[in-house]
Amino acid sequence: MASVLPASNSCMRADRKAYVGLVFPSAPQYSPTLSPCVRKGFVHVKNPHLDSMEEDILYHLDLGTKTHDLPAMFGDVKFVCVGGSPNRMKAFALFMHKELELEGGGEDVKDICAGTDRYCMYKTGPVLSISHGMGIPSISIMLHELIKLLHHARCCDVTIIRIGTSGGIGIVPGTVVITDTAVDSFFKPQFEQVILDNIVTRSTELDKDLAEELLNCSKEISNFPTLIGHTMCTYDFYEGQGRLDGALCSFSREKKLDYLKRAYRAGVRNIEMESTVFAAMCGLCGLKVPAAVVCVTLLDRLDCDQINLPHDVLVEYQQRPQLLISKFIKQQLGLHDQTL
Ligand SMILES: O=P(O)(O)O[C@H]1O[C@H](CO)[C@@H](O)[C@H]1O
Ligand SMILES: O=c1cc[nH]c(=O)[nH]1
Repeated sequence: MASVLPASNSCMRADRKAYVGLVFPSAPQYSPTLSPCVRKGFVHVKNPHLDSMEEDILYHLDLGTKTHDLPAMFGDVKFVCVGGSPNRMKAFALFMHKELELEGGGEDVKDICAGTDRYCMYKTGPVLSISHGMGIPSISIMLHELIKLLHHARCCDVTIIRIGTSGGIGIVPGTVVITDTAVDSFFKPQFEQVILDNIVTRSTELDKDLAEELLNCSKEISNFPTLIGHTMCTYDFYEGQGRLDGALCSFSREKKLDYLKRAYRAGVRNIEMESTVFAAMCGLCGLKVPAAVVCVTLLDRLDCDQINLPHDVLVEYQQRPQLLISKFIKQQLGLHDQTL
């Protein structure tokens, strides 16, 4: 297994108030006297081969251990927020820049992965904002490289949150769903990864305490419908989510509604396309940190399949998870909230 903890990195969790006063160190603070329990917050990787590699090129992020000083660039990261769309993740970074009252203007918020057009990445103080594209393969590649990045950078006590959009089941559009468990298309709390020619089944439980904390946070925002429920993750937006409006469809409206109602009875409140692998990798792949999935619903799938919201409503809905997470981050950092 790759070595986990450099003896000399310090964790900020016990010292989150250090961010009050808006001092964002660009590199980790080193202290050789950490207790073992503090050390457990470092980001681990579970790959024995990494130790023997002279260099690790994070190809899709356009970063590498020889070409970049990863601890200096990312060592102070405490929150990683991921979402499908590059524009949304840039908007979130600009929003956090403003909310954290960081120095400089929006033009200082630059895409760290500009050398590749696969993903975008922005860093605002202790918050990293990264796009992951659509679907399990796309987010999975990004997460492999992100987890290695956090490991190489010796980050500790990192919270990772997916902020996305989804289709709701039996709930009012615009509702924010905080996932307790991600489930597959059979409503099972598992993610099946094909490794060589084996299927490896991984758990998709998410951090219940973090979910509760986020729900409590949402209660402080007025007119902000939020609930905790299961999220179903599919391999496709159309047939895979029981839509009648794709290029292909081989089932009836009755079959569709029967499936979605069974999902509802199994506790599913929304459907998206990344949560199972996100939960499995964050839980398993050494990210010994809380992870959450927070997605706004754009429609009620019991009513319709097409997303026909006016542009301004769509934009406002997409901002809801961002608003909640910004509030949560500011609370964690001990900063006063002036947005609401
Ligand atoms: O809003 P994002 O994060 O893109 O996620 C959701 O939106 C996409 C489909 O439109 C899928 O990737 C789904 O998971
Ligand atoms: O219905 C929806 C809406 C957004 N994202 C999805 O995956 N499904």
